[in-house]
Amino acid sequence: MSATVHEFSDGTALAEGLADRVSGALAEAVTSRGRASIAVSGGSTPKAFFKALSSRDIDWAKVTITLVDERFVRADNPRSNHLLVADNLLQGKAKAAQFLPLYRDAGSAEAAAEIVTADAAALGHPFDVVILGMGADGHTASFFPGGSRLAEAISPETPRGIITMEAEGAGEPRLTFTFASLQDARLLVLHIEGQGKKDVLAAAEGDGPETDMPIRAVLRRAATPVDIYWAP
Ligand SMILES: O=C1O[C@H](COP(=O)(O)O)[C@@H](O)[C@H](O)[C@H]1O
Repeated sequence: MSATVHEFSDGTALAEGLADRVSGALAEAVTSRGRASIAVSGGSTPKAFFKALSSRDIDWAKVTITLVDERFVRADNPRSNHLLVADNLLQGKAKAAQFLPLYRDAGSAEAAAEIVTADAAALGHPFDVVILGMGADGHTASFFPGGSRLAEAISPETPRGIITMEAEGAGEPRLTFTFASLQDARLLVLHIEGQGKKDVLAAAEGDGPETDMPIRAVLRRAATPVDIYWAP
């Protein structure tokens, strides 16, 4: 396991520090390759970071933002990660960015996954930046313990792209990028806050199957060393 931990005094300081790091990585990608890509997580943690990032002065028109994972719900559903990003990140200077949604009105989550896999391939790979979160159960992206396609999602044999996932703790069916799509990002961040999640991370760093705490797949096998951003 190879990870660097960045600790901050509070969530505001973390949001600013992470926004500096991520905007630097995106600006560098635009300079080197003419475009940049970032996949972000949903949930309750990233809101302040999204707001801080949206104010950074970079060439947002050359940046594509997508989601690490999404619920199979329309973008006007309060539980939609797309809605969270629209309200908090695709604002201010970042309004000029392109957004690649995972949800599609395609009749089924499987059909949507197929369409988005094709669309995401056009972004090229690896992602310039991936921001992961982690749930109290040790899930990351939609790699849920007990998930219907967990083994497939975290297998190094499963190609890049989007697959569907259903799990007891997940609510709606999910769409998630596979482990292969996320693990070699040029900048790979795990953003967690609170003592509870620090304790979950400590447990994940211990022995045990990846299927019990799927964040272990990232901590143990990601090609890019993980930068862990934490605040109390
Ligand atoms: O279900 C999800 O939860 C995790 C963590 O969310 P949080 O509310 O505990 O911050 C998130 O990383 C993932 O993208 C989301 O779909």
